[in-house]
Amino acid sequence: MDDYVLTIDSDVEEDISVKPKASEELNPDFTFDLTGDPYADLLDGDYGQGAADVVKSGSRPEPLSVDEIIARRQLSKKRKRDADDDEEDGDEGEDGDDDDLDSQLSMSEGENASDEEDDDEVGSEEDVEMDGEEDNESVSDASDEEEDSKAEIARKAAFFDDTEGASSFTHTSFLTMNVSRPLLKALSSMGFQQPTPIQAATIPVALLGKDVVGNAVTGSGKTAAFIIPIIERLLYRDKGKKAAATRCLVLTPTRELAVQSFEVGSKLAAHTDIRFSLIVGGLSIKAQEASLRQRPDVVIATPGRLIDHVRNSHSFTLDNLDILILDEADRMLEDGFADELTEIIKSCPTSRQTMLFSATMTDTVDDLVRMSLQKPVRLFVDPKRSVAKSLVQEFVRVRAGKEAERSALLVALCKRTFRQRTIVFLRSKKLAHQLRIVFSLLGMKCDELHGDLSQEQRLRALQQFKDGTVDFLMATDLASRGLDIKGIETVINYDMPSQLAQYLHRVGRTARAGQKGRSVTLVGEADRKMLKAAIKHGAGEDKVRHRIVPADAVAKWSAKLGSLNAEIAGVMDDEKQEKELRRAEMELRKGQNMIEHQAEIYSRPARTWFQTQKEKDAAGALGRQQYESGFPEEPQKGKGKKAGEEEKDKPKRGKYDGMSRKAKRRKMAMDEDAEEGNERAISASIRGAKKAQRPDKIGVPEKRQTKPSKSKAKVKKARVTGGKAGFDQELGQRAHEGARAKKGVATSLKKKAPGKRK
Ligand SMILES: Nc1ncnc2c1ncn2[C@@H]1O[C@H](COP(=O)(O)OP(=O)(O)OP(=O)(O)O)[C@@H](O)[C@H]1O
Repeated sequence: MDDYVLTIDSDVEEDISVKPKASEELNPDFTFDLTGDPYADLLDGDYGQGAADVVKSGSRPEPLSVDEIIARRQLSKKRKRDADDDEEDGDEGEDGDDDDLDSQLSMSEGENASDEEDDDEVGSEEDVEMDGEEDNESVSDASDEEEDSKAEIARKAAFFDDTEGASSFTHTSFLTMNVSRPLLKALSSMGFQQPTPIQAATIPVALLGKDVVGNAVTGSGKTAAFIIPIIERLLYRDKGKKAAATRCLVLTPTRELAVQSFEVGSKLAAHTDIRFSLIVGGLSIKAQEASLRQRPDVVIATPGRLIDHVRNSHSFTLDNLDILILDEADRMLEDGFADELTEIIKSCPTSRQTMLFSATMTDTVDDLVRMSLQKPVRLFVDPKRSVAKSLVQEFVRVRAGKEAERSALLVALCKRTFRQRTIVFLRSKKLAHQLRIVFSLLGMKCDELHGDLSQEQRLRALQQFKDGTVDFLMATDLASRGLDIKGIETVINYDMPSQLAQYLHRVGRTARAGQKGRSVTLVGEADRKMLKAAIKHGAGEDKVRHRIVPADAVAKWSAKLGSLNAEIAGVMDDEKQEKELRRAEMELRKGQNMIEHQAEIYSRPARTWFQTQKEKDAAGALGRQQYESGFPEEPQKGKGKKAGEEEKDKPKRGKYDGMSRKAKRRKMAMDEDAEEGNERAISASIRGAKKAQRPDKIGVPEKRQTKPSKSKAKVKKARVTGGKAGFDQELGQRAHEGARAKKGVATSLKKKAPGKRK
């Protein structure tokens, strides 16, 4: 084993509790507390909709509680025993028809036998050492560590604007960063005394209106890094009913992450009149439509639901967008989101400011071209693809032929050492659910978080874990990105992810903002390459451990789990029946509704869908597959399809579907005119009319100075009194026909007006 891998015995309990402690890596004065729990009001929060019914109901069976089912089963068993005292009670746990469960839980009696040599072998140095022959294999595939070729370096130099970054890294206070008083007040009440490095780097550049590609380790404050400049720029927008418009859009890959960003945004904007709206699947469409009609300044959304509103909420438009943010941008740029992203970008003005962030952000030009960035500034404040400096990574070896012991290993770890505030990542929803049942049967307080749950269940699980009602959360990669849950002590990877990025995001749920944290990964024989990559990207030699779980403990829990198989199958059977019952009830309710409200239902305008359910599922599956097993090499579009097939598969939509009557009439008239050869002139005049109605673009805040020079003071006065956005005022007129006024004036007045983005 490499020298730096310290072997520890699982019996040795280390102090892993998360205590605020001075840290050299990040601001030692960090306070984790966001003055209250961002999720505390998830289930009855406002989300900008101003309606109580934000949680969508009726579309899925009512939430089922595994604990209730287990309790019910235990009660009925007890009753049976009491009533029938003389009957044999040993009929549970020995059933032979649990093959499926055995394989799902990787357990079977035959493989549970304890191996006396386990302690020595698992702890021996050879175990974690990499075989030389594997060194040349494609770890780089997973770790993305390939050296740039000269050509790529040249392309990057041409693509990025590298002149801005360095100077902005020097800020050590929000006060020096041109941030207004209402924001400073919010920052101070949130306990943010100093900017983190990514905030120090991003805020000044973003305030110039420049496009940004940002990268910093997990838990380093990227959310505030993009929300602070959004708010600051919005403070300079035109006010009044006519000027109300949605000017900023933040896209995230998961609903939970959107909720979290919404909470952070609302807190940071607490002392301003800037309004946020949360637009995610699983919450009430009607409440969201009502919210969007108010033209919130900032929309935080997941792509699918946003497109639904762009198409079907007639008063909502992205025409006035000034800033587009992609959080977890590398994930959003993957194939699973490709079509949705393209559709959204098509609806945004070309001259918007675009900012992309992720802890595993790529600066590969090819990946970024789709976003039509304009000379983006590259702000990579940490070494590419690294873990937080305060993270201790542990690895537990799963020896060849002992794969069946994974579940027992997990239970042993959680029973003996990591007893609270532990999130366990699993590859599949089914396994997450089964292990949640196992933990509950063993009396461990546990919940689950994955895509098979209703939104209500997902939010509740998160809340329960956050407030410590449960000690363990069984999660899929749905929870691996972005979630900021205070005080997570341990992340356990039941299996090693196949992508380094995925690993970094999972383990990044702990050790956030300079706090201590630990990851424990079960490593099988097939995971050696990833293990090597994970160690290589670790925080240092002293931060990697090899944990040994004593063989007798594993054997004990293997036996116990084996004896629970029948019980687990019983719980799952009960759940299935419950689900079917509820589904039948729901169908009945739906039918009754149809009969009662038929006329009203049919009179509603039909919603149009961007993708059919089948296409959505296919894109989801593709995204998952890509996320789990790396990037396929085929081009994105029309994968595996013959020419013409792609067109054929597109959803069939009527030409005028989803339009209001007025818009429909206008379009029909236009079509008629177009036939007469007038199309160009007409569309130009419509564009002109629309443009005239648009509110002004938000400006770029000027640098505040203690004593402004006379000439600058004049400019400032003109800007304020003119009632126009600063940029437009200074430029005198719109920079370019067809595109909204160009951002970044403060630094690029001499620049030519930009051409349209693709
Ligand atoms: N300037 C600051 N001072 C103190 N705490 C901060 C500061 N900025 C952010 N934090 C805290 O740091 C934590 C992590 O922030 P955030 O969730 O934005 O990280 P992130 O970089 O987006 O992580 P990930 O890559 O996992 O999405 C949050 O709890 C936040 O409250």
